[in-house]
Amino acid sequence: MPKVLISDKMDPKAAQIFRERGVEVDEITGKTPEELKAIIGEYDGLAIRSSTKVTQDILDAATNLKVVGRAGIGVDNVDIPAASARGVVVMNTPFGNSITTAEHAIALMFALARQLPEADASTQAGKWEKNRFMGVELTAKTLGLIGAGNIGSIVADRARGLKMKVVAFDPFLTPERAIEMGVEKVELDQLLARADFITLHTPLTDQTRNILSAENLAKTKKGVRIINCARGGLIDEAALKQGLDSGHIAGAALDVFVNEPAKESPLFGTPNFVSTPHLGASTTEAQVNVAIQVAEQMADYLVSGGVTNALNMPSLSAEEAPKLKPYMALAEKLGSLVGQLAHGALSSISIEVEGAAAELNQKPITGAVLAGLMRVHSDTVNMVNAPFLAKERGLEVREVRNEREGDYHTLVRVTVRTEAGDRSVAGTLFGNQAPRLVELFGIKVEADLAGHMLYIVNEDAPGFIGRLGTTLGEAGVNIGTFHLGRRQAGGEAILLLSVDEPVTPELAAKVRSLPGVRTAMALAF
Ligand SMILES: NC(=O)C1=CN([C@@H]2O[C@H](COP(=O)(O)OP(=O)(O)OC[C@H]3O[C@@H](n4cnc5c(N)ncnc54)[C@H](O)[C@@H]3O)[C@@H](O)[C@H]2O)C=CC1
Ligand SMILES: O=C(O)CCC(=O)C(=O)O
Repeated sequence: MPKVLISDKMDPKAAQIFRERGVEVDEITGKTPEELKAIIGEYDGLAIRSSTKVTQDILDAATNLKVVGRAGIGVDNVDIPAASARGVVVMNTPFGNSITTAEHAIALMFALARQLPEADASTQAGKWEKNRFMGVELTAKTLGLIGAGNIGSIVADRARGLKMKVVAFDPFLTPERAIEMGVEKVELDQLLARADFITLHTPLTDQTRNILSAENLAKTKKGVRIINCARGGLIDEAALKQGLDSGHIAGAALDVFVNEPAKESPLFGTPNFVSTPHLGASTTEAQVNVAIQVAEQMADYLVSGGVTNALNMPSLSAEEAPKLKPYMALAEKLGSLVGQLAHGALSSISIEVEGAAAELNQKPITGAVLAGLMRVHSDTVNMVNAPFLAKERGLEVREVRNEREGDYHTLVRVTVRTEAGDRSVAGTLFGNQAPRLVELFGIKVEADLAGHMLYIVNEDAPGFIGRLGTTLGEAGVNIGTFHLGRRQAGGEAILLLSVDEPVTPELAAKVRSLPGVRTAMALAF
């Protein structure tokens, strides 16, 4: 039974779903990285929010880990390249907390417009400072939206409901989508110059880090109010403090900080500064949504191989997974076969699906071929890290889909380009389930790729099979199955033998020395 650790506070629905789906679950929150390292080796899955940092160090200790599930959107607390390299799928729940976070941004916008936190503190201190607090209306003001994705578009919708004009900067926002959202698409400088309020809704990337730098803050309108419910690091906090102190910035509200938990900050105590401790997603509704979603996604993956919302792997629905399973077994065997047989550097690989296979999601088939191919060099390769390793090695990957049936109702063909030319193998599924090799380097064969095998190319001449049988018998190696393919009688023949014992390098060399043998190699599946 797969075992999952929930390491951040999560709605109890998550644990309930894991158990209902046959996944054992432990809820252990508040561990230090060292403590987490000590226990993570036991688990197949790790369910987190934002507190747990899934670093390279943690991943190195996570010897059984298959999936990290983030109950939320941002995955900047997960080292995705390190997870990918270890073959760990990283999933998030991209929509479950969007409305809640958008509402928090709107709440902070009101808090700034009417100085609600300061007015509240003053009133409860018995001061009744009616003349101290003079707010601004939101109606007819311009809201500058930086990032117009899921959350940004909900914020825009709510702001339009408040009769604000919304201008948006997002390099990936199409003009059509801007019209649909009812926002004006602008460049960043225009937004900075025009906005009365600015709200940030981008991930933290190399392009967005410090997007509100000192230089950009200086370009804002005097009296601007700024809200950040996305990620710390989008705003230069020191420059923000200066802007507030000088009065150029009339207010700033941060839910997120460069260093979290932000137990101290030069911004704390600054007039017109409002803060919340990364509460954007903290509503009952959002936490139930993300807990259910993350548990369902992780259980699907661990129990049936379904992949949803993975950041480092193509999606594969739980419905598709059983259909694709035999194809993935076939694909992995074909990848392994070309990996074992093709010598020297490979420059490209083409994965062609034909007939019934062409109706399926091809990405997992490609991933399985690459995993089989790469596993020849490293046994830590799986479908998650194989595409990354292939890219790292400069292997060009092509996918070809051919809906017309050929000789077989379904076929997967893998062709690699080597220094010696193209090498192609193809396989089908017997009874839609059993993987069979049907073509090897242009020669028709029919073999099950399993266990220990011996691959031989020889000149098709009488007497050879007897000599081979004797050689194997003398070495105490029993032949299980025997498959022969040849271009024409008396030409080049290929033999694929399954054997009950491993073929030693010495035995392979002995077979190679038999008359007529061009090559002989041990294979393992
Ligand atoms: N405070 C909190 O508790 C929460 C914070 N978040 C944060 O909110 C962020 C946004 O979430 P979603 O809207 O769901 O993500 P999303 O992926 O739907 O939208 C992000 C948008 O940013 C845009 N973008 C990317 N690079 C940009 C750039 N250089 N300049 C301008 N725009 C750029 C993208 O095109 C995209 O439209 C997340 O990355 C997450 O970190 C999300 C949920 C809760
Ligand atoms: O889990 C949380 O409270 C934070 C949510 C968040 O930042 C996100 O989903 O990106």
